[in-house]
Parts: sequence; C-alpha cells; structure tokens
Amino acid sequence: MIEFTSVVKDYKGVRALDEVSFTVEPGSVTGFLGPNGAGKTTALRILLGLSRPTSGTATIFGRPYRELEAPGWQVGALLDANAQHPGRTGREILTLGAMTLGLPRSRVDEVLELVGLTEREARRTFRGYSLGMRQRLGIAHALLARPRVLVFDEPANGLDPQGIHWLRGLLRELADAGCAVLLSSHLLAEVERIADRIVVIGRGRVLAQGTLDELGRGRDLERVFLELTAEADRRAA
Ligand SMILES: Nc1ncnc2c1ncn2[C@@H]1O[C@H](COP(=O)(O)OP(=O)(O)OP(=O)(O)O)[C@@H](O)[C@H]1O
Repeated sequence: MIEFTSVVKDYKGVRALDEVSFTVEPGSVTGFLGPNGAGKTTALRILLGLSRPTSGTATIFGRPYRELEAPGWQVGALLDANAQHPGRTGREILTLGAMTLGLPRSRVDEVLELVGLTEREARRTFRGYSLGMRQRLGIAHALLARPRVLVFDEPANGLDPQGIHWLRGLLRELADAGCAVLLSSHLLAEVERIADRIVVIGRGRVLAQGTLDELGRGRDLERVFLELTAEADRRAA
C-alpha cells in the first residue's frame, strides 16, 4: 500500500536518504525509527509529494502521491502539528478541512469526539492549544475523510500518558479496520507497544526492518536500536 523503492535524496553535499526501500501493508502499524537527522521527515515528505526524490520512487496504492485521484480522501497525514493558522479555532480548522473535502459538517463533530477534544476546546483559538491538543487536532484533521492510509510524524510528541494510551488504542483500531499506518517516533518504548513492524533508519539508510520478534530476538527495542545506530555511526566514521 505504501512502498519506498530505492529512494535517494541529496541536498547540497548531503545524502539525506540512501537507497531507502520498505513497504507498509494494510492492517498494520509500521514504526519508523531513527536518531535525529536520520532522514525520517525527509522520507515522509517525499511520500506525501512535498519534496522530490533525487532518484527512486515512493508510492501509495502504486502511484506517487501527486498522481493519486483525490489524495485527501485516500491519505491522511500529520507532519507538523503546529502548522495551523493561530487565529482559527479548532472547530474552524476542521470545518475548513471538511468543506475542502466535500464532507458534511457532522463529520467535524465525529472526529472531535474520536480524538477527545471537547466542544469547549474546539471553540478555542489554535494559538492557545497545548502541543498535545495540537496533535489531537492534527490527527482529527487526518481522519476526516476516513482514509485507508495514515502517515504521522512524531504523533506522540506532547501527549501525556493518558494521551499516549489513547493514541495507541486509536492506531490499533485503524490498523484492525484495514488501514496502513506509518508513524515516525523517537519513543522506542511506545513504538514497541504500538507497532507491528519496525523500520530503523540511520544516516539515511534502512538499517533493519521486520517485526519486533524478527528484529529483537528476545532483546528489547532500545538495545537493538542503539546497536544498529552505533554500528551505522562506526561505518560512517
Ligand atoms: N531542506 C534541507 N536542506 C538541506 N539539508 C536538509 C534539508 N532537510 C533535511 N536536511 C538534512 O537531511 C538529513 C535528514 O533530516 P530529517 O529532518 O529528514 O531527519 P529526521 O530523521 O526527521 O530527524 P529528526 O528526528 O531530528 O526530526 C539531515 O542531515 C538534515 O540536516
């Protein structure tokens, strides 16, 4: 459903992605892990048509995002929870999104409930939202059209323990309903509890991918992650 094939991205003098290949299947949550600067955001931006790969392809349902018919219906994404107009209320932001997608206003109430934002919170302006509330709003926005593919960059950032518990349940429900869910995260313990499959990236390269069992063989994810990234650093030195 999501497929990266030999994706390379060069910025001036920097190879941000180096032959990145992996897939995300329907009915699963894939955790995309890597240290700071590993290339996670670059890969997600390419997937969502916001940046062009130097070579290789990133496709959704077999096509680059920009060639999808009505991509907003097929793909829900949250890359930057802060990227909203500060003077609009949460409800206004979602209503505009619903109108753009041709959805009834009643869908706004549904997604507000789904992400646990109260009516009172929805009527506040975005500038007064905490990071956790911004994440919830961004997730609500991504879910408006009930897309089958979901892409989230660090969705657990700023969520309190209750919020993280909620997010875990939501992602599980979406995957169980047949969605393909790709999420990047630094929170290894959380990813360990949420994801069915893991892709570890370091210095622009996929260092390992598979189920937790395949990757860990009994070790916890933190240990696997630290070993893989340290090895990548040694090779690059
Ligand atoms: N627009 C850009 N111009 C030049 N270099 C860039 C640009 N965007 C990203 N990079 C570089 O590409 C590499 C990957 O960055 P990216 O933001 O994708 O990493 P990340 O894994 O998302 O990191 P983090 O966890 O810190 O968000 C880094 O070396 C970064 O400095």
